[in-house]
Amino acid sequence: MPRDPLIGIVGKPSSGKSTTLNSLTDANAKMGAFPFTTIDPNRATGYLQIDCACARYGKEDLCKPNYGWCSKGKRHVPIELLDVAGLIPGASQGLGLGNKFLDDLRQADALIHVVDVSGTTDSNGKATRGYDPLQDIEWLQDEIRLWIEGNLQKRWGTIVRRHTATKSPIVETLRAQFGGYGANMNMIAKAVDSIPDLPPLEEWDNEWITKMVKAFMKVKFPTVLALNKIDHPDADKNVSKILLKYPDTRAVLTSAITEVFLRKLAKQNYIKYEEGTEFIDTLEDLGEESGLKPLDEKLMQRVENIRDLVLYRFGSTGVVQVLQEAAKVLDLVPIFTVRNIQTFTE
Ligand SMILES: Nc1nc2c(ncn2[C@@H]2O[C@H](COP(=O)(O)OP(=O)(O)OP(=O)(O)O)[C@@H](O)[C@H]2O)c(=O)[nH]1
Repeated sequence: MPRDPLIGIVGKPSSGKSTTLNSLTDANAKMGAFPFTTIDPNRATGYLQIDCACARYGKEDLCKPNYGWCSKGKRHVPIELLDVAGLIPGASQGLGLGNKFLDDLRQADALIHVVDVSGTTDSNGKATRGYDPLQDIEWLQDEIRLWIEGNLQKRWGTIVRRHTATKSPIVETLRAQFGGYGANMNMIAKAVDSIPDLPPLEEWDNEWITKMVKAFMKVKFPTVLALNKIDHPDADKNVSKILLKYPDTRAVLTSAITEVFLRKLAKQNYIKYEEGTEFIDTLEDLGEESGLKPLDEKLMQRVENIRDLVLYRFGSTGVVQVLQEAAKVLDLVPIFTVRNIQTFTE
């Protein structure tokens, strides 16, 4: 049986990986049982929001999922997330935590690359001002590529000799090399097919190897950018730059810290907040019968700022959407099983 999909959260130190992970995993008490029993410290279960089949049939009352939960026709499906820490420029050469992060990465089926668009942290995560986050997108992809390329080049002579001796198809030879990254035959075939005019493997020079690794990365590690810290005043210009340079990249604007804060306020019963939306309601909006606690002036001001600077401007904090975008690249198809399609039970 194929294993459950795993989404890796990557990015330089202090870009907001842990905050993003927390904002996605702090599920409320409504959640049901979920399938991941042992979870190591950098793993957590996030909840992917999808439209539930119950709403199509007006059967919201009957909807009692075994995993996650359903609220007003929105199903929250558990999905495993992995915080891949320790990635800095030069990691593929052993800097920082070195190859440890790359080993973690192997298990991931898609990546969320958290980019700090406030420009207040340099490439090593140290506080600065006016840093250009465009660089972060490039070096992160480069580190992954250099790691895979390095592993290939170390054995290239042997790989070519064996390939020639066994007269294997390219896909077969590469499977032996890329299998360790959790890639299957289909993925490798897809990567090979995507390169036009690919010569026989024994003729590949470094340039062809790079092309192959890049094609493989696209298939094995499809990446969504979380352009994080959009609440910061310098974020706008950096976001525009990134979207202009990478128009085809999947990118979502996020403010992970805002999501964490809103979920906390909701849990403490100060606000009603529908995750993934722009709507927050306070006691002032809903009245005494809502049972909400009153906000003091300072908290009220913070909530107003969040409304103005994040929710109304961007439509949401973006974290729910970033997970949806990552799930999209995995081509997952939700199946809603019922025992009986007349009564919709079980
Ligand atoms: N303004 C703002 N700050 C944020 C946001 N998300 C995270 N931060 C802050 O950025 C800093 C780093 O966040 P972390 O989540 O610890 O970053 P990380 O990428 O996990 O860092 P490492 O553990 O060092 O790899 C913290 O001070 C957060 O409060 C955001 O959306 N907006």
